[in-house]
Amino acid sequence: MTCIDVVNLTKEYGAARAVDELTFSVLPGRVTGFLGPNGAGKSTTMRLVLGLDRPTSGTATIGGRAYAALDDPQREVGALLDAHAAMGSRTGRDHLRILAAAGRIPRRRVDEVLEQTGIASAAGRRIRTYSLGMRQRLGIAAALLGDPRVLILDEPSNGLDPEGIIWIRELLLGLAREGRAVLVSSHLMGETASFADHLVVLGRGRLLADTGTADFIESWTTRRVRLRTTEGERLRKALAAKGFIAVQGDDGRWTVEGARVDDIGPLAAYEGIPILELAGDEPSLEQAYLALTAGEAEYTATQEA
Ligand SMILES: Nc1ncnc2c1ncn2[C@@H]1O[C@H](COP(=O)(O)OP(=O)(O)OP(=O)(O)O)[C@@H](O)[C@H]1O
Repeated sequence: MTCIDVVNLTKEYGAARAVDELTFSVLPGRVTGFLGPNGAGKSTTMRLVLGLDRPTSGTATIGGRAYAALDDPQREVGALLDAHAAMGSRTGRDHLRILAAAGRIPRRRVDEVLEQTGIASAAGRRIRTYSLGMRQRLGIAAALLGDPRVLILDEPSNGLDPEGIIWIRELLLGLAREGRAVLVSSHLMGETASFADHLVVLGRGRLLADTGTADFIESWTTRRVRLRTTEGERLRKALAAKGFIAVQGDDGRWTVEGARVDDIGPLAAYEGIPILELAGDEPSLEQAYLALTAGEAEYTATQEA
């Protein structure tokens, strides 16, 4: 089983530390979401793993070896870094054929990945006529060409339409089910929550979190229940006796922080208090992410004086 292992990885550009003593692993069989504000160091880390840049210190390895030491890199790791990297004057099929030839990959793989990424019908067109979404698909096709055990994808949903976004989600989940290690950076939290079982979160080059997605959301958000009742004061007292604070809003609804509907429904039934409406707010990855990264963004809007 092949993992990506990043150990004490540091990259300095002049006096600036883009990546700062970073340690984490990307395990096979799951999709790891790679998150962090602009400039947090995600792309730099991916470039270091792929041997496109040298670390100032520390190591980044794939299956225990540096990228440069891999026997057959295209078959061991596939990457999408920049969807505009392909030459526009070539056709999609020629672009993939050249990559296949360079990696000693059988030609039939070209047609397989064109089908898999849904661009077979555009394979004979020059890349410069492709939409951003089609370029993304071509970049993903290139990453899949060598049928690699490890995939590193920098913002693969970028430019995809809603259908494309559903497609990439299914693709990523399928790749993980096949036992591959998949690292995916994204700024789309709703999307990331739908495919990532695990998260690595960076802020200013440092590791802020390395945890399961569900645990991450649980740790960085508070649950909340909203309800309507005809006997607010009685319910407030009954909840207070259980340690919950219920606050009534202007619209007459009550909000109970830190509670689940399961805490409140049975209690109200036991007390014989009529409940007209009872709904739990499901905390989102976006809420958790914003709570963790507040103050970590390289560029945040500042209030004008
Ligand atoms: N070649 C370079 N020379 C100098 N500084 C660089 C270079 N590449 C990246 N940086 C700096 O390193 C830091 C991390 O950048 P990086 O692109 O890795 O962040 P990121 O998390 O991928 O951001 P984004 O979400 O915007 O893509 C930034 O401050 C960036 O300006």
